[in-house]
This record gives sequence, C-alpha cells and structure tokens, in this order.
Amino acid sequence: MKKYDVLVIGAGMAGAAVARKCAKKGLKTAITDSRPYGGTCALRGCDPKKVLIDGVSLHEQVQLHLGKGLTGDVKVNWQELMGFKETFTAPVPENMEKGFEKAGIDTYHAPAAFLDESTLQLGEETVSAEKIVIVTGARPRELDAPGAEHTITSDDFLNLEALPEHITFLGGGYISFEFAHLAARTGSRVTIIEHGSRPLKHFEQDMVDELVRVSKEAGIDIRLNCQVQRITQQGSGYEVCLEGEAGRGTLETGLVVSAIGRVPEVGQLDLGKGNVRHGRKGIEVNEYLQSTSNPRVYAAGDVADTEGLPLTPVAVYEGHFLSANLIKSNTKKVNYPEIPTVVFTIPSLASVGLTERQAKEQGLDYKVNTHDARQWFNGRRHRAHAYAYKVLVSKTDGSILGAHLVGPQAEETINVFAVAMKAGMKARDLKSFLLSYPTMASDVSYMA
Ligand SMILES: Cc1cc2nc3c(=O)[nH]c(=O)nc-3n(C[C@H](O)[C@H](O)[C@H](O)COP(=O)(O)OP(=O)(O)OC[C@H]3O[C@@H](n4cnc5c(N)ncnc54)[C@H](O)[C@@H]3O)c2cc1C
Ligand SMILES: NC(=O)c1ccc[n+]([C@@H]2O[C@H](COP(=O)([O-])OP(=O)(O)OC[C@H]3O[C@@H](n4cnc5c(N)ncnc54)[C@H](O)[C@@H]3O)[C@@H](O)[C@H]2O)c1
Repeated sequence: MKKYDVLVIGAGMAGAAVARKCAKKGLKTAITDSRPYGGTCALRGCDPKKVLIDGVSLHEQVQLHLGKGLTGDVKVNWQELMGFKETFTAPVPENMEKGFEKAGIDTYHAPAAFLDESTLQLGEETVSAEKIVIVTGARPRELDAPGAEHTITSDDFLNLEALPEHITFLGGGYISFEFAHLAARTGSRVTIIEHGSRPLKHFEQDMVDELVRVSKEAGIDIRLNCQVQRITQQGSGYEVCLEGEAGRGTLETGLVVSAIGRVPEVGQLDLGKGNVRHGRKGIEVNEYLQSTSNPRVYAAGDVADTEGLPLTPVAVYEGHFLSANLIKSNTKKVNYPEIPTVVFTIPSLASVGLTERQAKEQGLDYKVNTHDARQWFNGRRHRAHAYAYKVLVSKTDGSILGAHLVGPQAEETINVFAVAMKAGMKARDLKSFLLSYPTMASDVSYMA
C-alpha cells in the first residue's frame, strides 16, 4: 500500500492550489479525481461560460452600434462559438496533469472513498495518508418533482451542439440568468421559473430590478412564485406543468435546464468510515479548515461548510490557508475580506459588501448613493440599456459598506471597490484616486 504525507481528493481550483503548495514544501503528495482534471471552473463553469458570454456580448455590442458607425450582418454561430470554447477546455486536463507530474505529485484517476480514518480506496488501489484534503466541490441539487429525469444540468448545457427554439431554466439564480442571457442573444426564446418571490435574492434588489427589466427587454420570460409540478416528454420536447400566482398552467419547451442550486459533493466519499462529520452545507471544519471530527482531514472550496461563498477565488483563497495549516500545523485562522461576486449577464450585475437590507439588519448608520447612469458619457458610448449603481457609505466613519452595480463592465469596476474596501479606504479616498479616463472605472469617483 502506498503511503503519502498528503492525499488531495479533487483536482479542481482548491485541490490544485493545495497539491502544488504541499509538493513545493517537500511533502510526498498525491492527487486523485474521478473526472478529468480541472474541476468545475475550468471545465464546466466560469471559464467556458465566460468565453461563450463574451462572444454573444460582442454580438450585442455590434447590434447596438448598427447605424452608429457600424453596418453589416453579424450573427452568432453557436457551433463555432462552442468550438472556440473547446480550445480553452480541451487542453486543461492534460496540462494540469503534466504540471502535477513535474511538481513530483503522484496522480490518480479514480473516485476516493474512505476505508478508515487514514486509508482510502482509489479505484483498484488502496492508499494511506498522514493528511487527507477533501476538495470535491459541489454538484447540482436534484429537482424533487415527477419527470426530473428529463432535465439537464449546467454541465450538459455547456456541451449542447445546438440550442432549441425554446428553453426553460428552473431556478432564478446565477446559472439560469447567465445561460438565459446567452441563449436569448443566440436566438432562443427563454423562460426562467423561480419558486421564490425574488430572483438573485442575495444581490441588491434595486440592481436586480434593473437586470430583470433588461432581461425582459431581451425577451426573457421570468416567472416568480412558480412551482414545477411535473415534466413530461412530448415528442422531441417537454411539457412543464406549473403552479403559480395565476393558477395552474403548462409550458411547451424544447429543453429544461435545472439550476436550482448546488450541494456539497460528498456522495462517493463514504465519510462515515473516515469519521468525517458533515451536514447539509458540507464538511464541518474549524477555523483552520480542519475536520471537526477527524484531525487528519482538511476541507476547502465548495465542499466545505465555511463562511466563504461557493466561488472560484474563495476556493483558491481557502486552499492557501488550508495548505499553510497543513504544512505548519494550524497557524492560520481563515478570515475573509469582502468577496466580490458577479452575475455574467449582458450587462453584468456585480456586488461587494453589504446590501442595504443587511446594513439595516445590522443597525448601521449609512447613506446611500444611487443613480441611473445610462445618460453618463460611459453609459451613452456603450448604448447601455442598464447602467446603475448603489453604494452604501457609513455615516459613522465614512467607510464603504457595500457597492452594487449593473451595467457595462460592472464585473471589472466592482474590483476597484473590492480593493478599496480590503485596503480599508474611506469613500472620500475613491474621489482622490487618479484614474485613467475615459474608462468605466473612472466613474467610481462619482459613485462613492
Ligand atoms: C455553470 C457554473 C458557472 C460558474 N461560474 C463561476 C464564475 O463565473 N465565477 C466564480 O467565481 N465561480 C463560478 N462558479 C463556481 C465555481 O466553479 C466553484 O466555486 C469552484 O469551481 C469550486 O472549486 P472547488 O475546487 O471547490 O471544486 P471543483 O472545481 O468543483 O473541483 C472538485 C473536483 O473534485 C472531483 N471529485 C468529486 N468527488 C470526488 C471523489 N469522491 N473522488 C475524487 N474526485 C472527486 C470532481 O470531479 C472535481 O473535479 C460556477 C459554477 C458553475 C456550475
Ligand atoms: N458568476 C458566478 O460567480 C457563478 C455562476 C454560476 C454559478 N455560480 C455558483 O454556483 C452556485 C449554484 O448556482 P445556481 O444558479 O444553481 O444556484 P443559485 O443558488 O444561484 O440559485 C438557485 C435558485 O433556484 C431557486 N430554486 C430552488 N429550488 C427551486 C425549485 N424547485 N424551483 C424553482 N426554483 C428553485 C432558488 O430560490 C434560487 O433562486 C451559485 O450559488 C454560485 O455559488 C457562480
């Protein structure tokens, strides 16, 4: 039986960060994954999604500038766009594996399952390790309704060879909004079904209202307070039975994509045998990202029950803390700066820090700077259908409590706020930056 100092389970963003760091420190390290190396972000999430969104976004920009200096007929070719996307995803597994081998990391391609607190089955092989790192990510939550087997997941959507005439997305969260914008701009009719009263409920709702308005203008039908009763196959498509505020109804659709959230991926691990405690939100860890029940085990990223949002930069960030604690036995308590997050719609919705609701709940004394900026120079030159912001500033000490944007390149501008907040700057400091002009970021000084 092979023995390692560290066995990393999951070759995604968090796993790669941990394995490389441990090997660099001279620890005998192995990594395993049940799927091709690369994880969700590089193969089935952020990266392929962004390549597709960038393509249709450019198309949208051209459409908005027709008669304003641009002319001609530009179309989105889904097959070609998917081919371009593949040029990013296809090389990832091999490149990653080569990188691990170069770093002296042993590589396995098998699901890991605990046999006892320090021994694991990796397919045909049994290995033991001093420290075991669980970074197995998350998987789509399963729909609990008859006909759920007819739905596809975000993984499947990102591999579609063609888009049908009508697509239904279940869930009014990140994935549905991003994919709905992609599909609507590619020519499909789109419906989003959300069972709650608000979509994207963790975002600043005034900004979400703006996004909902432009989504509807793009032809996206958004149904709130709406429950899926049943899905049945009808020829080459599906019939979705719904119950909503207007009573019962049916929807004929070519495809149903279920994006109703993601749950920690612990299914194959046999955590009981490893004495690894876990709950609904994932593996229970202490402030050092160490299992609360088996001290050999550490966890990070989407599978770990931490304060960090299930996002790529957070998985990598936690991976660095985890490695430090594993190498120097629990010296770095994980703490999080404000975490920026973006919904990559067209235009994007971006947020960092507290929403107004959270500021109120915390009893903070704050002022709100908010404006519809479509008529600003940057809004006009982008021919923006939405460009708005809401910034919360503490009345007590002038600090920036939260910043929320919707509009062109909001995904870039939000990083200026994130850096300023991490650096502890006051709102007035943003006004004293010298920022290159004319850029979207230069508007920050008017927002603070
Ligand atoms: C469609 C989509 C779009 C997204 N877009 C963004 C975005 O734009 N920005 C952003 O910040 N985040 C985005 N995310 C979230 C982001 O992808 C995740 O937060 C991130 O990938 C988590 O990294 P991780 O290392 O924890 O897990 P993962 O990257 O999921 O890696 C886990 C790995 O563990 C493997 N594994 C699971 N179980 C086992 C087992 N028993 N044995 C062996 N291997 C196992 C899996 O195969 C996988 O490769 C998106 C997610 C999705 C689904
Ligand atoms: N741009 C990004 O950073 C990005 C993009 C995609 C995914 N992600 C990550 O992946 C996670 C999962 O994304 P997601 O979009 O699947 O989840 P989500 O948590 O963003 O949204 C899920 C939505 O589905 C609704 N819902 C739940 N059950 C339902 C049901 N039965 N019928 C109808 N609606 C239902 C919820 O109320 C919620 O609004 C995100 O939380 C995020 O962490 C991030």
